[in-house]
Amino acid sequence: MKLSVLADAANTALPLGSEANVTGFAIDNRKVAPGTVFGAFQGAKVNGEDFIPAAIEAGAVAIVARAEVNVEGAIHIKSDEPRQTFALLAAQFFKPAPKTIVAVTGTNGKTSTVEMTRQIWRMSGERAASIGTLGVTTPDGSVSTGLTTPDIVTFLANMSGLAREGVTHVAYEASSHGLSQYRNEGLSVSAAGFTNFSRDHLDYHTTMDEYFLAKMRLIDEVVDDDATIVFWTGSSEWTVRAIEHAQKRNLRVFTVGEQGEKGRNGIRLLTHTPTQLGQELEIEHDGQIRKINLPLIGAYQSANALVAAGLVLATGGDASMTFDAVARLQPVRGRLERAVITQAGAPVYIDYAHTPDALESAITALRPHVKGKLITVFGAGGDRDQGKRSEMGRVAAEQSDVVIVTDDNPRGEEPSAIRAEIMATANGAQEIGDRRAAIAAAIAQAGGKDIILIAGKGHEQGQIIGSGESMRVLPFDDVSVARECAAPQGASE
Ligand SMILES: CC(=O)N[C@H]1[C@@H](OP(=O)(O)OP(=O)(O)OC[C@H]2O[C@@H](n3ccc(=O)[nH]c3=O)[C@H](O)[C@@H]2O)O[C@H](CO)[C@@H](O)[C@@H]1O[C@H](C)C(=O)N[C@@H](C)C(=O)N[C@H](CCC(=O)O)C(=O)O
Ligand SMILES: Nc1ncnc2c1ncn2[C@@H]1O[C@H](COP(=O)(O)OP(=O)(O)OP(=O)(O)O)[C@@H](O)[C@H]1O
Ligand SMILES: N[C@H](CCC[C@H](N)C(=O)O)C(=O)O
Ligand SMILES: [Mg+2]
Repeated sequence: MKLSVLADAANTALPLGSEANVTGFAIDNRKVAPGTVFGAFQGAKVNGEDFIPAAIEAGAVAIVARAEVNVEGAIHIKSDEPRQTFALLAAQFFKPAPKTIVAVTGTNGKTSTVEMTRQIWRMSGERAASIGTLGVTTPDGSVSTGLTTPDIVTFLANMSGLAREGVTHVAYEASSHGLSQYRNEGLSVSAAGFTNFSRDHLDYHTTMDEYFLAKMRLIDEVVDDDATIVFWTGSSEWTVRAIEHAQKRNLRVFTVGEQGEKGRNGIRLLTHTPTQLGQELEIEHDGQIRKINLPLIGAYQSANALVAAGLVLATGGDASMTFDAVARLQPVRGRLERAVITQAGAPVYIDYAHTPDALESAITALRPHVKGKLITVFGAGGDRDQGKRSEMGRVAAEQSDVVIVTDDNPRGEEPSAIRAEIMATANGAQEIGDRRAAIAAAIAQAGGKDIILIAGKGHEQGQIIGSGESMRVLPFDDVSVARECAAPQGASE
C-alpha cells in the first residue's frame, strides 16, 4: 500500500516528494520488517527514539517521531503527538474494521460491561466480539493479549482480523493507560459507556484529575461526532463532570440507573430486589416498564448489565430483544464467580476487586447473602498505586467480619512491605503471605453460615513475582486453589 494514500486518508502531512510502499506497522524495532512504518515513542521505561537507527537498519521506510528527532535513511513523519499520528495512519492500513464499535471506560466494570454487551449482541443474532482484560473473545473462543487495551498495532490488527472473519459488532475496554497512550484510535466508535470513577492507578496518573482527564479523551476525542455516551448515574460527582464533557461536544447522552432517563435516552432502574440466585430488576425505557430477572448476584452486575443494554440500544438494538437477553446473561469469569461450597457449607466467591471501591462493591454484593460471617481474603499488587492499599485495608476491615491479608502479584516489591501497608488500616486482620495458605485458612475457619470472598485476582492464572529479568509468573488460579483447599483431605494431589 502506498504511504501517500494512507497519509491522505489520515490527513497527515508527508515531507515533500516522499513515497514508499508500506507493508506493515510496528512500535517495537524488533518487529520491523522491510517496508514497515515505525512509531518511535518516548515510553515510561525506555525511549523508543533510541531504536530509530535499528528500525531503519531492519528496513523501516518511514518513522513517525517528534520533529526534533534525527532520522536518516527513511521518511520522517513529524508530529507533536507521534502516538496519535501513528495510530491514525495505521488505522488506514488495517482495514476493514467492524461496522459497529463501542468502547467502555470507567474505573471498575469495564470487562464485565464489554463481555455483557457482546453476549447481548450474540443473543440478538449478531456476530459479536469483545476486546479487554479477558483478551479477544469471539464467537469461536477467547485469546489473551496480556493487556486490557492491547498496543495500537495489536488492537488495529485484531479489529481488522475480526472484520475479515465476519464479526460486525465489537465492544472494547478503554483503559486510562490505553487512552493516554493512544492505544485505540482511528476507528469509528459509535457509542461509549462510562461505568464509574474512583481511585486507581495513581502511580501512573499522579492525581485523580489527571486520571479522570485521561478517561475523558474517550469522550472528547475518540468517539464519533454523532456518538451516544451511556452513563451509569448516581455513582459520583465525577459522572456529572463526565456528562458535561459529552454535552460540550453535543453528543447524545443516555443515562442509566436510579436517576436514568425514563424515555428514549435512558433506562431508569425503578426497583432492585436481590433473590437467591440473582436479582429482580424493574426498569423503565422509552415509556415502557419491564421486569427482568437478572441471573447474576451483586448490585454492581446489574449496573454493568444495564450499561451494556444501553450500548446495544444506542447502536440500534431492539428493546424487547435486548432486555430479554439481559435476563439470560451468563456470569463473567472471575467476577463474583462461585468457585466451590466448602464441606462446612460456606460458598467461596472469587472476585477481581482490586480497588477500594471495587472491594466495597464486592462485599456489599455478598452481604445480603451472609447469615454468619463474611471472610475476606485479599492483597494488593506490587508496582501499582501504593496509596490504594491502606484504603483497601480499611474498607475490608470495616465491612467484613474476618479479614486475611495475603499476596497479590508482588512484582518488583517486597511482599511483606505491601502487606504491612494494608495491615496498618485493616484492624484485627490476620496476615498470611502465601496465597494458597491464606485461602486454606479461610476455608478451614468458615462455618456453614459463612461466605468467603477471595478478591483481587479474578480470572488471573498466575502470581507475578519479581520484575525485569528476574520476573517469574507462578501458576496460580484462585478458583482451582479454592476447590483444592475445599476438597476432602487426600482427594486432591
Ligand atoms: C506503563 C505502560 O502502560 N506501559 C505500556 C507502554 O509502554 P511504553 O510506551 O511506556 O513503552 P516502553 O516500554 O517505555 O518503551 C517505549 C517504546 O520503545 C519501544 N521499544 C522498546 C524496547 C526495544 O527494544 N525496542 C523498542 O522499540 C516500545 O515498543 C515502546 O514503543 O506500552 C507498551 C506497548 O504497548 C506496553 O507493553 C506497556 O505496558 C506495560 C507492560 C504495563 O504493565 N502496562 C499496564 C500498567 C497497563 O497498561 N495496564 C492497563 C490496565 C489498567 C486497567 O485495567 O485499569 C492496560 O490497558 O492493560
Ligand atoms: N459497576 C461497578 N461498580 C463498582 N465495582 C464494580 C463494578 N463492576 C465491577 N466492579 C468490581 O470491580 C471488579 C473488576 O470488574 P471488571 O473486571 O469488570 O472491571 P475493569 O474495569 O475491567 O477492571 P480493570 O481495570 O482491571 O480492567 C469486579 O470484580 C468487582 O469487584
Ligand atoms: N489492570 C489492573 C489489574 C490489577 C490486578 C491485581 N491482581 C494486581 O496485580 O494488582 C492493573 O494492572 O493494575
Ligand atoms: Mg478490565
